[in-house]
Amino acid sequence: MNIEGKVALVTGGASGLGLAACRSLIEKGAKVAIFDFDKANGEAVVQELEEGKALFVQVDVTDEQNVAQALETLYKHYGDLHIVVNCAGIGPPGKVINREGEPLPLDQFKKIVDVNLFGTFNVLSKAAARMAKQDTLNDDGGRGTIINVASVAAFDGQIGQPAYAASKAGIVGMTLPIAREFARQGIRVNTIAPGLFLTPLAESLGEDVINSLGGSVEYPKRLGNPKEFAQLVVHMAENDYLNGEVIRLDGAIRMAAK
Ligand SMILES: C[C@H](O)CC(=O)SCCNC(=O)CCNC(=O)[C@H](O)C(C)(C)COP(=O)(O)OP(=O)(O)OC[C@H]1O[C@@H](n2cnc3c(N)ncnc32)[C@H](O)[C@@H]1OP(=O)(O)O
Ligand SMILES: NC(=O)c1ccc[n+]([C@@H]2O[C@H](COP(=O)([O-])OP(=O)(O)OC[C@H]3O[C@@H](n4cnc5c(N)ncnc54)[C@H](O)[C@@H]3O)[C@@H](O)[C@H]2O)c1
Repeated sequence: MNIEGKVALVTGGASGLGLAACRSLIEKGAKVAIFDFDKANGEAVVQELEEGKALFVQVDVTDEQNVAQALETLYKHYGDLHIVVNCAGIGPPGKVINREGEPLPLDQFKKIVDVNLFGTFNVLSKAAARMAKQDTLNDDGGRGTIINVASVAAFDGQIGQPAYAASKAGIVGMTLPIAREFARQGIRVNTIAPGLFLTPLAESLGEDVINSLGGSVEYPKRLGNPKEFAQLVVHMAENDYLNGEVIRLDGAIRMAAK
């Protein structure tokens, strides 16, 4: 897909990886709609991006009505939607049994799965239902593309990541069946599984975790730059033959147990 002139929806676009994706998509000629919970950051970011190229809508990705209304706002503002990037996510750690011997409260587990997995499904299902009715864009019958964000924790989650790893493994697991279903509609579905990138979410893990993980990246021996994540978002949007795939973007890190 030629990104020039297309419309992209980026959840979690007010910060970190989502914001980097917005910047790169705009550089390639797209207009973006940022769906994010964080109003202050979202509004500030839109001021900073190219005028007329970015729209902020305050959205909780876990809320069905909220997402449906936000999509209506997007369609009124821009018309058809072609690229969806599901970046909204949270990651507070918590072991199954803590130091005091108490089990992780179920609500804490549910909250992470709710935002990361159910939120991704909520946005992609509603956006794709509309995309499926749009005109085709090329000879393959392509209409659009969906890019989800999992994590290397989907494959090698550390101690303290049961909920986060489960939520991201859910995203990995639903990628192929949804890509297969959307073949008829000409909507490609792919997932990026990032290693550790320097963003506010990563910073919240604390210095010890960051240093230990940074040291276990094979090459290049450093944390990822959000721009490198955005490069893959752009490639996934542009390459019409890439479909149903999960790509690790991680400097060959394989995370240890702790
Ligand atoms: C963000 C992107 O998507 C990419 C990523 O995924 S980046 C990876 C991010 N990784 C993380 O976030 C790691 C998450 N985990 C943690 O931060 C920590 O495990 C935690 C904060 C949840 C818990 O920390 P803490 O309470 O200090 O427990 P922890 O350090 O595991 O254990 C302390 C000691 O208790 C003991 N212990 C822990 N759990 C135990 C258990 N269930 N039974 C017996 N002993 C236990 C251990 O022996 C350990 O001793 P050690 O230091 O000698 O090994
Ligand atoms: N940074 C990393 O190292 C890393 C690694 C692997 C995967 N990821 C994943 O990448 C995605 C982006 O992470 P990041 O590091 O940019 O984090 P970040 O905290 O910088 O940005 C996440 C954004 O999502 C928004 N958000 C959170 N809950 C929301 C909700 N319910 N509704 C709408 N918006 C919501 C936040 O307001 C924030 O702006 C997440 O899904 C994360 O799990 C990050």
